[in-house]
Amino acid sequence: MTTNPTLSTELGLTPDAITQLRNNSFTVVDDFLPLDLANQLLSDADNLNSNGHFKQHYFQFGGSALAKPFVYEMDLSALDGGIKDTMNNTLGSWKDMIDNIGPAFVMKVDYLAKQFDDASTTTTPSTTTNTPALSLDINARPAIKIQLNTGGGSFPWHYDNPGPPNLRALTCVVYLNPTWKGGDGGEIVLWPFLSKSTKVSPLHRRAVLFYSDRVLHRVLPSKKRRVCFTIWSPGTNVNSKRDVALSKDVLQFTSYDQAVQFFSQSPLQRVISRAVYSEEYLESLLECIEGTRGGDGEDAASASESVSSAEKERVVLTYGLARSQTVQPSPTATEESEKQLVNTNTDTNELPVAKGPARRSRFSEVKHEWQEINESRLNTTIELGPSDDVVSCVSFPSTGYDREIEEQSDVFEYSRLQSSMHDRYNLTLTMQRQRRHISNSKGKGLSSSGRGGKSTSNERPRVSQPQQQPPVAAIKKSTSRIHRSNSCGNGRYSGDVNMPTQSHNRRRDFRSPERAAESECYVQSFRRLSTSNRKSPAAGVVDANRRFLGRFQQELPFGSQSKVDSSTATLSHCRHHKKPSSDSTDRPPPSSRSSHHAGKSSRLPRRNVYSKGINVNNLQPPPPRRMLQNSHPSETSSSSPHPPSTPYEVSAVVSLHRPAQCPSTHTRSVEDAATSRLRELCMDIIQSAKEGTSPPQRAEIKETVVEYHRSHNNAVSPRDPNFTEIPSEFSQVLTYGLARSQTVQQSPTATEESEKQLMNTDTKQSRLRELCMDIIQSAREGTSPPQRAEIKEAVVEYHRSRNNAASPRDPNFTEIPSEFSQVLTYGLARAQTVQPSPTATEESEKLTNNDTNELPVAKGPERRSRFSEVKHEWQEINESRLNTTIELGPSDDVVSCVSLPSTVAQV
Ligand SMILES: O=C(O)CCC(=O)C(=O)O
Ligand SMILES: [Fe+2]
Repeated sequence: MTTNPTLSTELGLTPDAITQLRNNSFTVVDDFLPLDLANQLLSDADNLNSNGHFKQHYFQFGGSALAKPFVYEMDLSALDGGIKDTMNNTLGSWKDMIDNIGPAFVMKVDYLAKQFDDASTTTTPSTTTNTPALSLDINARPAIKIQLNTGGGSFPWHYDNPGPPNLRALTCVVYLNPTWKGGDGGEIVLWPFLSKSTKVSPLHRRAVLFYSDRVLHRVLPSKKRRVCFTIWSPGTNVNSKRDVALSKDVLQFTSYDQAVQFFSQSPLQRVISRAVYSEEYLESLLECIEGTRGGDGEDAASASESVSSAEKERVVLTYGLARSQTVQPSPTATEESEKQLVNTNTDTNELPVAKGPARRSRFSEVKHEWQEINESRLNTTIELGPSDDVVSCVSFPSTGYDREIEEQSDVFEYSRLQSSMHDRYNLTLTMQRQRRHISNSKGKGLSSSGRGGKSTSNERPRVSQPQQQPPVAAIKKSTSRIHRSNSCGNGRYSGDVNMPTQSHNRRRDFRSPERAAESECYVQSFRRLSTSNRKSPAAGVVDANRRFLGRFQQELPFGSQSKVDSSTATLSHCRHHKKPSSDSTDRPPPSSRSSHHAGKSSRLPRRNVYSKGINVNNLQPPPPRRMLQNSHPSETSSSSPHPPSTPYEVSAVVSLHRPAQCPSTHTRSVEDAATSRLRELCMDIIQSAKEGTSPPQRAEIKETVVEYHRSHNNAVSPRDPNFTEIPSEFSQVLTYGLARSQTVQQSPTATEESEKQLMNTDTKQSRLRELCMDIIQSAREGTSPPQRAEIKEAVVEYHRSRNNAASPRDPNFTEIPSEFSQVLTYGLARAQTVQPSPTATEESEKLTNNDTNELPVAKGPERRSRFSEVKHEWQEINESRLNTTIELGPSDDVVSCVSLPSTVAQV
């Protein structure tokens, strides 16, 4: 039996709060802090701010860190013992927070959570909780940050724990705003997945607690100064494989409700949330980076922090690129391919492949050329963004966004997780949302009205929709529904929780004439993206999706698509975001076809069916999740100010099918050694991903590919007319492997300290220093980073200038000074993932050429040849570094869309 920890300060945590936390994934606790302590903390925070201890808040987006205008923070966990001691006077009551209250909070939550567990094991199943146990690490210190929003700042939608290696399990935000009143903004909005969002005002002494890895949330722009602090408690079991790998084994739903039930409780929702809530993410992101001018906070007069249109366009573009990202086959999804790989791997040793030094030297010879080939490939694939699904919680899954589909099928938004081995099979999870107004006339689409449901005044005939409505414009126009979906009532929080936002100044702004030009710029960005999406590897998937979307539209009986040689298990459910009601006129009647479909589904041939399910179209939606049920007795009242429904529906489709071209038997039994080697490597990649071990190194992968090309007509360059592509069954796995072995680097903000150090270095290091400054600068400004070759070259030069020891095997070899190495590694990663756009390259080229360095750098062929000489050795140095960081896995704070940005664990 655990004993109740004695606290120096009595926190307003009750067993009820923990029960709510466990049942709903979040809870709101008023009077969390005693009044005198809260007031003291606030005045001490003001003092720390006056003494310049708050820093600009950055968040990770794509390859760079973006400032959150008007938001500043002080990371108390970053204070080590020494600094903390010297700051004792300045810290005031925050010292008690760090040393006592924070750790005691963790103990108390842990204690209450265990009590809850004990109680639920002895109660009836109906009272058991849905959300998994909170297993906090009571031996680790929680991370604590004070946040100051000077007015105008907001946070975009995010999860506090976006994926490995983040350890946050529980977030507790405590507000210190004694004068907050309705209309001041700055509410935190929690959005339990696929459920209704809940808006909570930042009232003085109030705490909001939620699971860090499964509660999507944002902060609305604050019109006033707003102060809060957050305690992030680490867990012992966060980001377990079960919580980050969305595999087909997981996707075994037999109904839409089951899928919703699953995702609402699982951190795996992170894998798909950015797609499901795509427009809300983008809207909140733009709102955040722009800051809300016109807020009457202390920074309101300064326009200097607002971002340029170019910056915004870059965000939109990066965001859009992420939408076109291809999700690489997951280890589990490749089981089938793996079997095939095994089956055909009959002659690995026929042509022995050079190993070790022999192979290495051969590799060196062709490496430069390979690099070119590969980099041109990478431009195609990495720009679109490699990803894996073991950690795809941090990246953005394929959405195959396609205007044509949007127009033809009225699918307003959908996303897809696709695991495919090109010609093997596709496993597709589609979360769809539709305009509710779309299909009142043709009976198309998934909307209820199309199936005989009553038309509502929201509905518009599809034909009357303007052609080619730009997606972004559409986003702008539809944003208010984010807030219209708030549902829970007023109850205990005296109207400050879940107040509906009917209109919003900024949203009106979006439609104002002065914003028109700006909007047009986003629209253009999206158009470009839309075009590139069609050219992207996702395009094939789009076709597949179109096929089964088409099937829905035509309401073909389930399974009848066998004529396209596919077996599909489908779950679909039209869902209204409204309260269940006995009046079913707005809802289609339960379809008898549903059970018919179920029958058909279960009779599907077993061979190709990995995910069985039933078509449950038109089944009655489940009641919405009830938030804070006990606390909001009034929320169901008919006088609720919330609109009766939101104008869209959500449906989920899980499908596994074999494309028509899939070969049913393996015809190849003998293959050449180079192909076998590719096969082996693919197996290694799959295996390492499965086991979570180090993937084969990039060099190894590249080398094997080069070998393959050499052995096929000796055509290594794609310019060679005899050049043949890598067989498709390997190329995805290889790209996946390359991506996995890619490093995740330190963010520029993390290098502030290093930046200072960089200023005081000797002349031998001056080139490195300059380069580091460039890297930091480019990341800050979102411009093209220095090129990889440039960075590598500078490093090699450094080693050569130090004892002429460029190889780590040389006894005189000295490590790069640590103040550079992190920044350089970051730069390498950034240069790799964020490929310079053609124009950006030209620009950088000019800059490089104008560069009058202290140490003149060889240019063009001369530099290339020098580079080639030392490249191999550098590669080894670099790759040993990469190995260290890769294991941590990529992650980001908000929208790591394209690249694999910072993983600095916050706890
Ligand atoms: O300011 C708030 O209410 C929450 C801030 C937040 O979401 C975060 O720091 O991650
Ligand atoms: Fe957060």
